[in-house]
Amino acid sequence: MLLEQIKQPEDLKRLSMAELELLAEEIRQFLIEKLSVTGGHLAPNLGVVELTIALHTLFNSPEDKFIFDVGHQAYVHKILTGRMDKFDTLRKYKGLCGFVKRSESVHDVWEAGHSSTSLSAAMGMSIARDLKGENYKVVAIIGDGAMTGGMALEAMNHIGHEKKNLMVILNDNEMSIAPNVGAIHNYLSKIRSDRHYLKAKEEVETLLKKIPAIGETLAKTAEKLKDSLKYLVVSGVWFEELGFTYMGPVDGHNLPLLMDTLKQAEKVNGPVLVHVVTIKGKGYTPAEKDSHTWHGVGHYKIESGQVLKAVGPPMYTEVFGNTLIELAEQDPRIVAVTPAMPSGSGLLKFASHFPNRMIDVGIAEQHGATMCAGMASEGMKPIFAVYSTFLQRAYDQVVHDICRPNLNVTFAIDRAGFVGPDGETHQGVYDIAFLRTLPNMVLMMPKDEKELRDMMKTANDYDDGPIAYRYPRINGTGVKIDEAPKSIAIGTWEVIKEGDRAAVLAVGPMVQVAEEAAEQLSKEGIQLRVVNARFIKPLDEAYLLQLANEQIPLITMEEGSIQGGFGSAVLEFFAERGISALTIRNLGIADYFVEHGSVKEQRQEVGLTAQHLVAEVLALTPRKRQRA
Ligand SMILES: Cc1ncc(C[n+]2csc(CCOP(=O)(O)OP(=O)(O)O)c2C)c(N)n1
Ligand SMILES: CC(=O)[C@@H](O)[C@H](O)COP(=O)(O)O
Ligand SMILES: [Mg+2]
Repeated sequence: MLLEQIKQPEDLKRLSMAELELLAEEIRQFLIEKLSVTGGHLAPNLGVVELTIALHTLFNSPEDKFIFDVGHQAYVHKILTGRMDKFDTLRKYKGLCGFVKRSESVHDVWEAGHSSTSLSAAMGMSIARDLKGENYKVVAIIGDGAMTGGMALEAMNHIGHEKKNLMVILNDNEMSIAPNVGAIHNYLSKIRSDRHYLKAKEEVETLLKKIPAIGETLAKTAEKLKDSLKYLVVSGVWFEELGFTYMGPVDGHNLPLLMDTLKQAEKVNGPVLVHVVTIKGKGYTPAEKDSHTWHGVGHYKIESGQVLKAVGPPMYTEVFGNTLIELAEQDPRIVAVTPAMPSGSGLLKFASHFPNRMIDVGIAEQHGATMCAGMASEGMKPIFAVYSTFLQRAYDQVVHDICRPNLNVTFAIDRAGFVGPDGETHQGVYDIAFLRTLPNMVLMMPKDEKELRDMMKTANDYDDGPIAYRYPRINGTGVKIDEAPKSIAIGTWEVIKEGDRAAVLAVGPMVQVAEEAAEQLSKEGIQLRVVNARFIKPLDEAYLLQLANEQIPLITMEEGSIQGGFGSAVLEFFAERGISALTIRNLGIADYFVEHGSVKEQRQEVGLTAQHLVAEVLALTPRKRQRA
C-alpha cells in the first residue's frame, strides 16, 4: 500500500504520477472504510482527494500555508500529514478533530468550522509574510458554498485591490450542503458549462503556439484577443474584474492537468483564483448520487450505502419542522428562512408544502436575519431557522435591525447546547448570553418536544417584537405530542416537583437531568424542588421573589456558558433588589471551549449530570442524609 509509505507530505514528492493516482484511490477506500464506523463529512472529503494530493506534492506545507475554508474537507490533508493512524478516533472524545486543529499538527495553520473565513485569513497571512520580508505561498481552499458567504466577498474586494501574491482554489462541486443557491452559483455554472468558450480559448492558444517567435506587438495583440474572447464569450469574468487572475475551470479529479494548472498558477504575480471543478462524494456511488445526505453522515453500511439512523423519539428538529407546517397552514404570514441548512433545520418537508415560503439564502446569516426584519416590517411572520452557533454570524443584525426597531422576527434556534462530534466551533452555548442582554428580546427553551410545540404557538401568537425558542441536537423525550399546541403565558416558569431542601432552576434538557437527581435524592429523604425555567427572558420575577422569601438554596442549571448566561441573570435579579442572603450556585459551562465528543461526554466533562447536581445539593445543604 502506497498510503502506508506516506508519513509526511515530502514522501509524496518521490512518487510518479501513476503512483499519485493510485494513492488517490487508496485514500478514497480508506475514507469510505473508516468513516463507515466513525461517521463524518464523507462527501466533501471524497471530492478533494486529488486536489489535496496535488497541493501537498507541489507546495511545501507548513512553510507554505494551506487554509481550508470551513475545514470539514481536511481529512485528506490530515492523512497526508501523518495522522492516518488516528482516524479510528475521528470526532471522538479526545480523538482526532473533524476540522483543522493547530494543536494537532504544524500543517494545520488555520482553524475554522464556520464558513467563509479562509480568504480573510489568507489576506492577513499574506500581509504578515510581506511585512516580514518572507516569500512563502499562501493558498486558500474555499468551496462554492463558502464563496457565497459575505465575509468571502469582503475579502475578495480587499484582495483584488491590494494585489497581494496569494492563491485561491475555488473547489466548485455545485453543492453547499444542499444544492448551492444564488447568483454566484449560477455564474459559476455558466463558466463551468461554457464549452464553446473553453474550446475557442484552446483554439486561440493552439494558434498562438503555432506562430513561431512572434513579435512583441503581435503577442500582446494575441493576448488581448484571447482576453477579449474571454470577455466576449463569458460575460465579464467576474473574478478578473475584481483583480484576480482567473484560471480554469479545471477538472479537479484529473491529477496531471490539475498539477499543471497549479504550477502555472504559482507563477502568476498577484492574486490568482484557480477554479477547480469536482464531484462531491467522488468515488462512492451513494455519496455521488446524494451528496446532500452524504455531506455529513453517521455510521453506514458500505455495500448498501444504508446510513444507520439513531433510534428513539423524533429529534427536536423534526418536531419543529412538522409543527411549523401546522402553524403555517393557519397563518399565511409565516415564511421560513434558512442560511444554507434546509435539511439540518428540518425544513425540507415544509418546503414541499410551501415552496414559496421557505427561502434558502445560502451561507448568508447576516443577510438572512435582516431580510427577515424587512419581511416583518411589512407584516409577515418570518421564522429565522438557524443553528445557535451560526446565529453568532448575524449578531449585529439581531441587535441593530431586529431588536432595536422591535420587529416581529421569530428565531428558531436549533443545535442549542452541546452538539457532540462537531465540537468547539459548533457548540450552541453562547446564545443565552448574547440574546438575553438585548432589549425587546423574549427567549425560551422547552423541557421537551411537547413544550417546543407550545412555544412555537406562543411565538406565533406574540406580535410584540422579536421572540426566540432554542432546542437541542438530541432526540425528544418521547412525550405524547398529539394535542394541538397551546400558548404559554410569557415569563412564567413551571414547578415540576415540589421540595424544600433546595430548588433547581433548570433550562431545557437540564429539567430531565434535575428530575433524575431529585429521584435519587428523594430515596434518601431529601426533597429537591425542580423548576422548569422555560423563560430565560423575561425571568419569572414573581416566582424568584417567592423563592427569596422562602430562603431556599437555589441552583441554576443550563447547558450554556455560565458567564452571562441564565444563572447570571438570576444573580443580577437578586443583586439589583438588594437580596443578598441567599445561597445560589450556577451550574453550566465554565470559561473555556468544550471540544468534540458525545453530548454525554461533554456534559460529564463540565459537570452537567444528575450526579453532579446531587453532590451540589448535598454540599449546599449539609444536613445529614436520612435513610428513607
Ligand atoms: C457560517 C456558517 N454557516 C453555515 C455552515 C454550515 N456548513 C458547513 S459546510 C457548508 C457547505 C459548504 O459548502 P462548500 O463551501 O461548497 O463546501 P463543500 O462541502 O461543497 O465541499 C455549510 C453550509 C458553516 N459551517 N458556517
Ligand atoms: C461542517 C458544518 O458546519 C456542517 O456540516 C455541520 O457539521 C452540520 O451539523 P449537523 O450535523 O448538526 O447538521
Ligand atoms: Mg461545494
